[in-house]
Amino acid sequence: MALLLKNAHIVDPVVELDGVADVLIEDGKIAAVGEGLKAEGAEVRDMTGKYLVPGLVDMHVHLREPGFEHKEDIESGTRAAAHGGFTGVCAMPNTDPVCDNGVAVGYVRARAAEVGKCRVYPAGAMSKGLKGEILSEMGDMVAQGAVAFTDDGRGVQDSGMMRRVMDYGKMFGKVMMVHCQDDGLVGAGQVNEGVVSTRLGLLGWPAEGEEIEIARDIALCRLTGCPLHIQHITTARGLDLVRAAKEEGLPVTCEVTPHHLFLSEDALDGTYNTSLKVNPPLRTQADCDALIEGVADGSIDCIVTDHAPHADWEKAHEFEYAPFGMTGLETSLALVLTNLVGKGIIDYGKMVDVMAIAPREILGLEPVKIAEGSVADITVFDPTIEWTVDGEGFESKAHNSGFIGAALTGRATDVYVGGVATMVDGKVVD
Ligand SMILES: NC(=O)N[C@@H](CC(=O)O)C(=O)O
Ligand SMILES: [Zn+2]
Ligand SMILES: [Zn+2]
Repeated sequence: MALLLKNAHIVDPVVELDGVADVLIEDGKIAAVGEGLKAEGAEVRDMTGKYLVPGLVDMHVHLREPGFEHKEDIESGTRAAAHGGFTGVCAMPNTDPVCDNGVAVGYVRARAAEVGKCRVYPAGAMSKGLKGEILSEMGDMVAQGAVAFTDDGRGVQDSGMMRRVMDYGKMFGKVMMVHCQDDGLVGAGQVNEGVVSTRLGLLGWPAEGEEIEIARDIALCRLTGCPLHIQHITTARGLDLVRAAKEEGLPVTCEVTPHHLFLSEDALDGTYNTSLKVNPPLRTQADCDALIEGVADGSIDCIVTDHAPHADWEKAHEFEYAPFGMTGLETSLALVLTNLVGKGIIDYGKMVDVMAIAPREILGLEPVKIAEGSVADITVFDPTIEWTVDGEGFESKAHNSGFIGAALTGRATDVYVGGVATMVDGKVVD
């Protein structure tokens, strides 16, 4: 049946839309966009007061299936994505078994088709078992639908290996997404190395442990010509390296998480809150400020969550023994609306760019536009809803958000994937 969404404020910079109009959806596609649309027999929904944008895509998510279903699975993770306003996520390969071959990619896609509440774009590992030693079966994975490659969770330590990854990966036209971490410098580092690590008596994870690999991988991008995407960037100097690479014309992009934008190491001081233990670690307020500027000036291409769910009992350990990672799918849009759009740092168009347009571009996905003929992947949000983050309200199995208790303004209310509702009035469709 046709679906008519009336009176939403549409924002889509690609087609220069920024105003109230109606959207007609038929057979999974947008059939018309305009004022005062009518359609005989269509289901009509009034979206007055809400914003309607191209479906949001989170290109850095850990769905944990197969192997760690006690933390999250494809069903709960994609429900969390829909609840947060996303129509698609890129799933990281650090599962058990590791997603480093075609069968594993096929499993994630099949499972997502069966139980998923959003599109799932699998990323394959760059090396077998994420060990950084032997190339993974990239061609096989591409044939099964892998959209990108990454050893996320680890940095590739050997530069020669990283060069081979890029030389080989380039042939498949996919982006290499890198988690930058030099193990020799980082070791068992727990939090950013500096005043806070000293005060808390925790081993430091120095900024240089990230920046050295960013610099190296940019150099290897220059050498090989392979597209490079820097994952979860956290430092001002790391961002300057990306800026310089872009100015040089290298195919380099980068992403940032809401927690690295809106939480600094200071949040750890005196709390030892293990939900704030993330890899790479929360950095200084000066780094946060530089990253926010990077989003505003376009040096940072996209905002991702690095949704890294863990069970309560795993995070309940002493700080050193708790795993790295925090969840993000159900707070990301609200955090961006509250802390960036709400404060006038970016406008809605830029928000759409960093959360919907750029992720699809970087992953080489079909673009989505609020225009006739486009696939109807659509996010609707109400920018006025005031709410407080409460772990009990999550669709995710996990509660390890660093933003529990935060007062936010704005929230996704309705989500459509290929014209099919996955969330209606704030409730995920069963
Ligand atoms: N970010 C994290 O702190 N943890 C991620 C791994 C990663 O993204 O590096 C995880 O898989 O839990
Ligand atoms: Zn990572
Ligand atoms: Zn990750």
